[in-house]
Formats: sequence, C-alpha cells, structure tokens
Amino acid sequence: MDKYLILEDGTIIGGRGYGYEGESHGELVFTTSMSGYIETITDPSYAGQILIFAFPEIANYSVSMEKMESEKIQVAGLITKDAHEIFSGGPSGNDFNEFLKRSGVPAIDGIDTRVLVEKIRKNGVLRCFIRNKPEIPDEFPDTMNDDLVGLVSRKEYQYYKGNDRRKILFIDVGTKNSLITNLGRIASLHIVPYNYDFFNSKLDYDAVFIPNGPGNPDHPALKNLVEFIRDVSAEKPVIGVCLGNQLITLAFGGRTKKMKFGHRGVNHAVTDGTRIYITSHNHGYAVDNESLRNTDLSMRMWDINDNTVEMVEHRDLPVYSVQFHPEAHPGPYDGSWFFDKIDETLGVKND
Ligand SMILES: NC(=O)CC[C@H](N)C(=O)O
Repeated sequence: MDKYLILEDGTIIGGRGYGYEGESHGELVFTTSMSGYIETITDPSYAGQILIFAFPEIANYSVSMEKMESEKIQVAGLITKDAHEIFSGGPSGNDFNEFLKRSGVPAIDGIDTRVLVEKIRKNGVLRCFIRNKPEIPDEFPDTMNDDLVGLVSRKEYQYYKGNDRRKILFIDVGTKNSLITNLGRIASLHIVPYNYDFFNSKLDYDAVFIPNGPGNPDHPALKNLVEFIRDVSAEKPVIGVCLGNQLITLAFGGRTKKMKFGHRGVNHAVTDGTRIYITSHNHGYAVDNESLRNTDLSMRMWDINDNTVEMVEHRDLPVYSVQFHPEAHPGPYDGSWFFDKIDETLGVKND
C-alpha cells in the first residue's frame, strides 16, 4: 500500500506503507543510531515526532519486547529505507510490522533517508504528515506546542523498591524504563506524575530526580514543576537527565532554546575538558549557554562539535544534570559514571 510523507515545505515523497494503515502528523526528526530500534521508538521523548532512521537497515534483528523503554511505541510515525521484509521477530515471535499496526503507528519504507536527513540538516526540523493520499493538508500543526509530557507521564504514584537505604522522589516527565532501573540500584523510588501536588507532599525522600521527556521544556504545563525544582533545591539534592537538565536550568533562571535539528544518535562526543565521552543523545532543545551567566549554574561539559551545553552544576548546592543519556539504551556506557556520582551524593555505598 502506498503512503506519502508530506512536508510543510510542500515536498511529497511516496513509499511503501507498513504498520498502521491510518495517517498521522508530527515534527520530522532523524536519528543516526544504527542499533536499538526498539529502545528508540518506545522512548517517550519522541512523543509528537515522526522519526527517520538515517541508518538504512531496520528490523534486521528480532523485536525484543524486554528492550522496550516504555509500555508502547511513542513515535507518531516511522520513516525507513530498508525495514526488513522479515518482520518476524525471531524467538520473541513479535513481528515488527504487527507491533506497529497494533500500536496505531504508521510507517513508510523505501525512502531515501539520506536526502531527507540532508534537507533537515539544511532547513531545520519540519512539520509533516504521513498520509494515504498525496494531498497537502490545510495546516501543519506544531506538536511541540502540545502538553506532550501530560500525554506520556504516568497518572498514578508508584513505589519502586530498589536499594532501600535511600529514597528518591522520581518525577515522571516521560521517563525511559532504563533510568528507573539504573537509579533502582542506588535507591528506592517514589515515582510521581509530572503534575503531582509537590508542595503538599508527605513523602520522605533524600533527593529529587527529573528524567527525560518530550516536547518544549518551557511549556506552560511544566511551570509548577520548575517552581518546585527551585524551591526543593534549597533542602535536597536535585539531579536530572535531558529534559531534567533543561528544567533545572529554567528553575535557576537560565533559558533553553530550540535547536535547528537537535542531537539524536549514539555517537555524540562530549567533554569536560579532560577527556572525551561518546554518548547517546535525543534532544531538540538545549540550554542557552549565554543565559547561564546570570545563574548560579556552571557549564561542566559540552559537545565538542557545536558546544551545546551537556552538563550543568550549581556552584554551591548539590544540583547537577546532564543533557546526554548516561543510561544509554541504546548507545555507549561512557556516561555511566553519572550514576556513581548520584550514589556519592546520596552517601550510599552499594552493598
Ligand atoms: N530526551 C529528552 O529528554 C528530550 C528533552 C526535550 N524534549 C528535547 O527535545 O530537547
């Protein structure tokens, strides 16, 4: 069945449709990751986005449900060059095509993803539709204006039993499962929704953690959380990853900005000035370096290619966060020292 990728600049590209037979729309982004396609498409940070895999071969190994980073596929659509015909999921028996179909996620295969990636690198990210007919819609909604965190954040409190000697208040703004399991080795987690009643909480915890999540960090729906981060940091360590890094920056008076096409891939080189770390990235916004001047936050790490801020730390308080993904999933483990740092901050010695 033919499907069409329709871009806000009027470009229409036809390909072989697979997955869900319906249509969808979103912000068109690309990742250069060459493996970890299940971890990638189930990362809630991709809500509202249609994802291009720059790497051509997708679904060329079995669909492993245990690799999922959330309870479902989160991308709004998928663009691939050569998603393997053998959609059979090998021993797990899960078929990629069926997985997309029952998740309501449309996909188009046989697309020259290099041409698309070049277009996005030149023009910046584009709004787009996946449609069953080559017709340009009347408008291209900007999904980054939606309350995407509200869409993906859990609705209920969950106690996650980990290393019980310490407790972390873990605010689910669209977290990946692998951040929960990594922190579970250090502490037990009070996992709360993004719109939890923080200021009247009776929970007892030793630190606050804000993980990854979708959309614009400066979205009005996140203002209450930003205020809580600022308040609680006077009494407790506050630590974050990706969206968490951006919200911590906003909480201390810094600003964030939209990137031209973001960083999405597993080989981004960042440095602290002493060595290079190859890290996993998935972000379309970044900390505005200049804005840190007026805050008590210092830039501790940066991207060696474009100087994007990759870690901030408070000058006096135990508040720090990284833009890259130390949990990987997918990607390299160069950033795993971050969890040891958290362990140290909590004064926990793993048994
Ligand atoms: N993975 C994330 O947490 C992404 C953070 C934010 N939504 C961005 O795109 O920059």
